[in-house]
Order: sequence, then structure tokens, then C-alpha cells
Amino acid sequence: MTANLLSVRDLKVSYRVGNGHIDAVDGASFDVPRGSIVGLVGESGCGKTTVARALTRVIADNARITGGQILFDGKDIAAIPERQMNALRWRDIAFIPQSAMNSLDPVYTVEYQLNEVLRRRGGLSAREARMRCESLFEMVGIEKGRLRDYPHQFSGGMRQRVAIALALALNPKLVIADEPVTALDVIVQRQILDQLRELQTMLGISVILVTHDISVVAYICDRTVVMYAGRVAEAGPMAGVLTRPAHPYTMGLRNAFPDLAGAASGTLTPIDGAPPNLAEPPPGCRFAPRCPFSIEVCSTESPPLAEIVPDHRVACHRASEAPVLREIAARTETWLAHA
Ligand SMILES: Nc1ncnc2c1ncn2[C@@H]1O[C@H](COP(=O)(O)OP(=O)(O)OP(=O)(O)O)[C@@H](O)[C@H]1O
Repeated sequence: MTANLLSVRDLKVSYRVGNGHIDAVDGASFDVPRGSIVGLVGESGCGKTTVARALTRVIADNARITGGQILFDGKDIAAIPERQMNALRWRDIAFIPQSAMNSLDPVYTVEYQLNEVLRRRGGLSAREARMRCESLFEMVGIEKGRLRDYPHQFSGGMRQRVAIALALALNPKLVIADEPVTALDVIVQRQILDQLRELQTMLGISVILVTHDISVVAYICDRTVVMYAGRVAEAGPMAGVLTRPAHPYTMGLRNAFPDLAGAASGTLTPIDGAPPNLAEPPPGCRFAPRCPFSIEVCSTESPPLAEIVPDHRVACHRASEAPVLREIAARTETWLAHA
């Protein structure tokens, strides 16, 4: 048994648009060790959802996996027939889509919706399914008496718990949660994240948590994969990446969000500009046009994702200067002067 439940290698996903295409994921590589929570983080449009969906192969009609491997438990699930992939969904890999809490069917009770998964996908008998529904509700901290309620009778946080129960229904090894706490207030966010961590530890599963909010990663994740414009900018253990970021994009993200352990100043500085249009990405490093530290090579050559210390990888031409750049990046004027 390998230490990694999932290893993504050079994954490429394209969307067909008009006569052209958008390479939304352009060679992403990262690992998900067994029993860990991995945060996939980056601004909107960086390709996080596309990666998450590609892992389950539930992708948009105009999307196609054009390259790479998705090694799940040692098997390349990018290459297996759809029938085999379908058998893995829910049972081995469960996906909680963005705004899952609003995607529960308003017409049916939550018990009915849980039963659909348990009986149809899991083959449980009516009695087994009833017992499983009750234990799932207990696991996510909702009274079993509420199983017969309809989604609109639950608060946002409770609906997110139901979505988690649904994902855990068939004991998957990997749960992929896309922005699970984004629409919730901070207190409820914490409760849901605490719950997720508790369940992950209790069940020994792995979780990929997709978020634009680096403080969510700091709160709950063991590891982090920072994505920028369809590529991995930086990846490694959460503490290493967030306390000693080596990619200017990670340094910038860290300045842009509150509540980070070690974020001294308390002033929030957004990164000026926006990620590039992926239909026409800039040559070289895709972050170069927004980077206060870019030098000539950055706009001509794409930096490889290289290991700077064991288990910590960075795609930056200036990664060896990271300690100095970090100090400069911590100053607000660095980013303002560049704007
Ligand atoms: N169905 C689609 N057709 C064409 N382009 C798409 C489609 N879905 C996403 N894209 C494009 O692919 C890129 C990556 O989008 P994706 O949703 O994966 O990013 P993200 O980081 O998850 O952002 P968000 O948090 O806003 O969902 C974006 O440029 C987006 O516009």
C-alpha cells in the first residue's frame, strides 16, 4: 500500500469554447497522502473546481481530460472505462459540489435523498438504509428525528452537514469538498470545519478541500496545493507552505486574508490585477505580470515545479531567494508599488 491515496501527475483538462479551447488545468501534479486533509487553494478561475471534477470524471460536456494520470490507490482512474469509474463514485470517491447545501432536492425529504444513495448505489436493504441514515445523522451532529424534514427546514450550516452525511453514506476513502463553507458565516464555518476534521480523523479518510480562502487552509488542512492559472504554484505541508511560502503568489495570498497564524501586521493587502485569460495565457510564469519580483526570465520561461526542501515544491525562478523575498513581500508597499 502506497503512502499516497491519490497522486495526480501532469493533469491537463481543456474546455472547448467556440472554435478554440481553454486549457483550464495545464499540467497539475500533487499528492494526497492517506488520512490527510489537502487544501486546493487559489483565486477564482485558477482551475480548482476543474481539477476536483476531473478527479471524479464528472466534468462539463465541453471539457476533456487531455493528459496526465490520476493514480487512485495505485490505479490510473483517468484511463479506466466509464463503467468502472462509475462504480468508484460514492463508494470510493465522494464529491460535495460547490453550494451543495443548495443543491439538495427541495421536493424530497433528506432521508429520501440519503436512501437513494444507500439503496441504489450501495445496495442496502430498506432496514439497513434506515439504520445507516440514523447513524449518518448522528455522525454529523443532527438529531435523527429530522431525517423526515425537507431541505428548506434546515439552516445553511445544517444543510451543509446533510451534504457531508450524503458524501459519507457509502464509506468512501476520499471526499472532495468544493468550497464547503464559503456561503456560511464565520462561526458556522468553524463548526463545519471542526466537524469535517473530526469525521476525517474518526473514519481515517482523506479529504481534498477546495477553497479560495487561505485562512480555511490554515485552519484545517495538513497539506496545501496552491494553484495559479491552471498550474500548481506551490505544494507541501500546510505549515511549511504558509509560514515559509516560497512562491510570491502564496506570499501575496497570505497577505490578502485575515486570521492567519503568523500574519503579523493585521493589514490586508490584496494582490492587484486578476489571473490571466486562460484562452491566451502569458508566456513564461503565468504570475509574472502581477509579481513584484519578476525578472526577465519570468516572462519567457515557465518555471518547473521543483522541490526546494524535502516535500515542499515551488514553481518559481527565484525560489532560492525566498527568505529575502518573504521579508519584502510582508510589506504592504511592495504590492502597492507594483500596482
Ligand atoms: N464549462 C466551461 N466552459 C468553458 N470554460 C470553463 C468552463 N468551466 C470553467 N471554465 C473556465 O476554466 C477556468 C477554471 O475554472 P474553475 O471553475 O475550475 O476555476 P476555480 O478556481 O474553481 O474558480 P471558482 O472558484 O470560481 O469556481 C476558468 O477560466 C473558467 O472560466
